[in-house]
Amino acid sequence: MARSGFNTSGSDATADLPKPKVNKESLKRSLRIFRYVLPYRGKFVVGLLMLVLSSSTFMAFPWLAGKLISAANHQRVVLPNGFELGINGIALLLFGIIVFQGFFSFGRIWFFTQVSEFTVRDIRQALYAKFVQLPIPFFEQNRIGAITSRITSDVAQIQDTFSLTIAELFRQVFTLLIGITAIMIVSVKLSLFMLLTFPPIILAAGLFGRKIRGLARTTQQELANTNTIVEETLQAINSVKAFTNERFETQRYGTSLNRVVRAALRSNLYRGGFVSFIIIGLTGGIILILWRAATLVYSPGPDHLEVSQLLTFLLYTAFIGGSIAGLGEMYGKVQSTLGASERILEILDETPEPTHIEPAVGLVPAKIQGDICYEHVAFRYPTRPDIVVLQDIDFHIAAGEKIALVGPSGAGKSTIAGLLMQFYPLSGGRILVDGHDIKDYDLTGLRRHIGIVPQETLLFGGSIRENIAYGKPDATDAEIIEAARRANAWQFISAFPESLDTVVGDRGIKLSGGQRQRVAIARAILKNPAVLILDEATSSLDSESEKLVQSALDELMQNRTSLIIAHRLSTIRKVDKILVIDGGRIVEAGTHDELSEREGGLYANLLRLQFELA
Ligand SMILES: Nc1ncnc2c1ncn2[C@@H]1O[C@H](COP(=O)(O)OP(=O)(O)OP(=O)(O)O)[C@@H](O)[C@H]1O
Repeated sequence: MARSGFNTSGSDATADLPKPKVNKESLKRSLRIFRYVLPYRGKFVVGLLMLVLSSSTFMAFPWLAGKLISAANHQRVVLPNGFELGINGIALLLFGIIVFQGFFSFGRIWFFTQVSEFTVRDIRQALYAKFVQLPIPFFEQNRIGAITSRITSDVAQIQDTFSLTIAELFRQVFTLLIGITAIMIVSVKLSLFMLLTFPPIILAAGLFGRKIRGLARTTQQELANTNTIVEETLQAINSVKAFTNERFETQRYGTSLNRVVRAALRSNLYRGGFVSFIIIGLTGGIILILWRAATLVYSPGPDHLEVSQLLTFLLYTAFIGGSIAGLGEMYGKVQSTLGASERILEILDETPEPTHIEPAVGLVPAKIQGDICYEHVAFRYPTRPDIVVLQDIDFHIAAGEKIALVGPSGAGKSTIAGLLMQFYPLSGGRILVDGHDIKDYDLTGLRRHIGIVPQETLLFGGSIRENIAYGKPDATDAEIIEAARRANAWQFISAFPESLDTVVGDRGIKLSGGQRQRVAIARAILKNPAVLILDEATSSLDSESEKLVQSALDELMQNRTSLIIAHRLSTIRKVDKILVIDGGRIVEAGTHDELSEREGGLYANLLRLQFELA
């Protein structure tokens, strides 16, 4: 059945959820999510008990209300245990029942919400732990937005299920069964007549519901398109203005909005139709039942109905109608839940990288020397298996040596360095660290000894202290300050009124590029790795800042094996060896002096080009 409310152009977090068919297979698959409820099964059972009690007490209400009318008509009301009740007694009993029902409902909500809160916390925790352990290719194949919605809206959907849907489903089915039994006891004839009016109404409601849902989805899609325009243009507002496209974009947004309105109106046309159908069909059905009931009350004989019985019958009928409508809505919810749990389980079933495995698998070096050897390494990115990115990369760096990778953009320099961290599996060849294949090391054990200072330093949103200590979470203040000093960062940090506690803003935007880099260098100094990967910043810093960053880097590189991805050749004159990469191959190798004198060599050309540009 359609949702209540007519605003179909509002946003709906569950709109993009897949809606699998509710069948044995999908239920079996999704029910695995219930393993997260197991630790709280005690609370769940108590909640269920409360639910049974609150539903049962509620179902006694119509029966007692009928008895009240009987008593009003001077008929004797005797309880099954032989106890006779008058009007006041019945009214008191009704009150008592409602009080009990209130109490049990409270208990049901209290226990079920506890179960759902704890369960959802555990699912989120498990999802997050899985996310951070998934290999990098997973993040290249999936959009970050889609991944985060697993942990937000999909889990929220599950939360609804544990706190409300299960209880509601149970209550509706219970009400339906008890209700139908009760009306059958009151009058089989009238019950059969009433039940016959249901199928056509349910069928029509189902058809309408499906059509309306389809149209609502179209509206959601159109609305999402308008949001894309807003996001895209506001993120690139400089380009919009530079190309003087303000009017064009406004018109584009307007056109898109009109499509939303058209879709929403069409959907509401069906909603309107549905509401009138419900009014006419449902009320018509009620009139029919009332007419039939009136004839039974009127006529004497075996089918004769007392007014009190009629009241009981009508109240139970109202409950039955309510639960059928409720079950229709439930179906959609169950579908969304199945969709959400399938998507969550999909992630939980993914194979993680073997990080943080206790006991560790493979070599766990307390210290590594930093002797690195790439042997005929070949590589393709898993997301682009048909493009060969690296071929026959073969070189050796002795412990403590510094080598630079240079070459045109897209040549494969960052890829070569990234492979050392085992972000991706190799397509051929092998990489040795201290004589052992990196595949033989425990992943966490190896990565602990490698430091990276990336091209674009993105800091985390906390304080400078937290950002530096990311390299060694248990570092003391003295160690942090020492690292900051050696990274030429202490000067500017101590000038901030809040010093190390200065909050750097989302992704570190409150710091300048050069400051961010020096914080990243301090972080790497604190981590104290044996091997260092430096991805030199391409965005030029002013010469003062560059000097500070460069001397911080020199400090960082001391006594460490360093792999420098260089863009400015002026910074790598002192390295032990330069590898010139082009098209995924090493095309030249040697010292700066050797390569710069090589007639027609790529390095000599690049050097000349940069010199001329300078
Ligand atoms: N995550 C990725 N998935 C698929 N292909 C990638 C990925 N990263 C890089 N590539 C491709 O691999 C090739 C090498 O890229 P890489 O970043 O290693 O080059 P680079 O020499 O470091 O370039 P730059 O100097 O511009 O940083 C490029 O063609 C690039 O398009």
